[in-house]
Amino acid sequence: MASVKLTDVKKIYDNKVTAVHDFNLEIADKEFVVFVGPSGCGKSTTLRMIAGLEDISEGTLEIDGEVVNDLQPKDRNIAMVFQNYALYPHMTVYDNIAFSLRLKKMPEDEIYERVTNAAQILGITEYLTRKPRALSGGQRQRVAIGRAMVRNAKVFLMDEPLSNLDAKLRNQMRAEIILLRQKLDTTFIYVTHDQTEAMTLGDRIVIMKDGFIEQVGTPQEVFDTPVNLFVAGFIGSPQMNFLKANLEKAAGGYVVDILGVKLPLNEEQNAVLEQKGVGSQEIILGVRPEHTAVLFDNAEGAIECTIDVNEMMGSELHLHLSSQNNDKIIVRLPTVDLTKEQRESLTFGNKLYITFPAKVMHLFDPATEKSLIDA
Ligand SMILES: Nc1ncnc2c1ncn2[C@@H]1O[C@H](COP(=O)(O)OP(=O)(O)OP(=O)(O)O)[C@@H](O)[C@H]1O
Repeated sequence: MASVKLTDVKKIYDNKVTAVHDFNLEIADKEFVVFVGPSGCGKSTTLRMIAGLEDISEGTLEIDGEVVNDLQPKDRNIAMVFQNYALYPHMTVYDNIAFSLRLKKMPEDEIYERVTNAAQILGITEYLTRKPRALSGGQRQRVAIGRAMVRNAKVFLMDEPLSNLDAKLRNQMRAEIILLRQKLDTTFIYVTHDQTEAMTLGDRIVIMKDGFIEQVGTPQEVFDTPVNLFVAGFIGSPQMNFLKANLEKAAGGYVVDILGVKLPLNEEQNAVLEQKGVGSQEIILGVRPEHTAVLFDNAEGAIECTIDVNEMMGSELHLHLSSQNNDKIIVRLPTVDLTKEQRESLTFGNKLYITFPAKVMHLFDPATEKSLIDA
């Protein structure tokens, strides 16, 4: 059990690369926080600084209120699970899990207690006498987690622990980590480049890019109110659609104009824009594929599109459309809602109309890439 606080933490590597800029974050006791972002954004570096495997160039790291910048990894009471689980090949699973406890000269009966307890939680009891080579990837990863678990650390760090597993196993292990988290009363910091993993595991998500934090929030917050184009595009799959549009300030309130189609904003949006003093301007309109309504006929408020690709996903269709000014739009459409005739009409080159209610529209300033409403 521990809180973790990073204040103005910076990492400058020897070659003068600033991998992490002024990282500020407070992680509460027992919170599960996920660092997510594309390759090279600095998430592993941040985790490794918390673990003590990298020096902190500037700023302070506190664990439970104590500054630990200069403490050795072993003195930080932290456990870490890596992507490559690095088990000792010549040792049994039991001995692998027991290894760090034996180094600490813990009595064998207590080691037995901890190892068998961890094995039971992880469902690997029957493999305790095997060597790692006789295990599947998922089983090996469980052993690696077991090895970290028995140390009863205050903070549990995980760096892409599932990325070596195939898709099915990854989904299964993801669910197991959620269960594990419920059983262990520990603070978790988890690194991944996979937004689905971040969304499903995290109490809060820290979205990073180029060494900077772009947004911190609960999965729902970052999904509902992304503060900029990067977060909007990064969270959600298929990714949010972006359309060139104009914001017009009229007497009755703000209106979004896409190719002459006028879509009014709601009261709440109007109030925020008004309060921020936003005038008429060009915008990038963001709408998620699942929030885009499809009309089979033209109607008021409908934007004409042409079908490029129709991907059948089973329970839903992903339609790739082009607007008249050639913005690309993806629409997710549940197949149960469609008649046979409608389904058959969704082919290459045919026209389709889309529209969206105010509440699903995200407005971004093309110059700053920031949300006009949520930033
Ligand atoms: N030992 C090092 N020396 C110099 N530069 C480094 C070192 N380790 C990482 N970097 C650089 O720091 C930046 C952040 O790297 P980091 O590994 O933290 O990113 P990441 O988000 O974890 O990426 P990935 O998902 O690819 O692991 C990158 O530009 C990387 O090239």
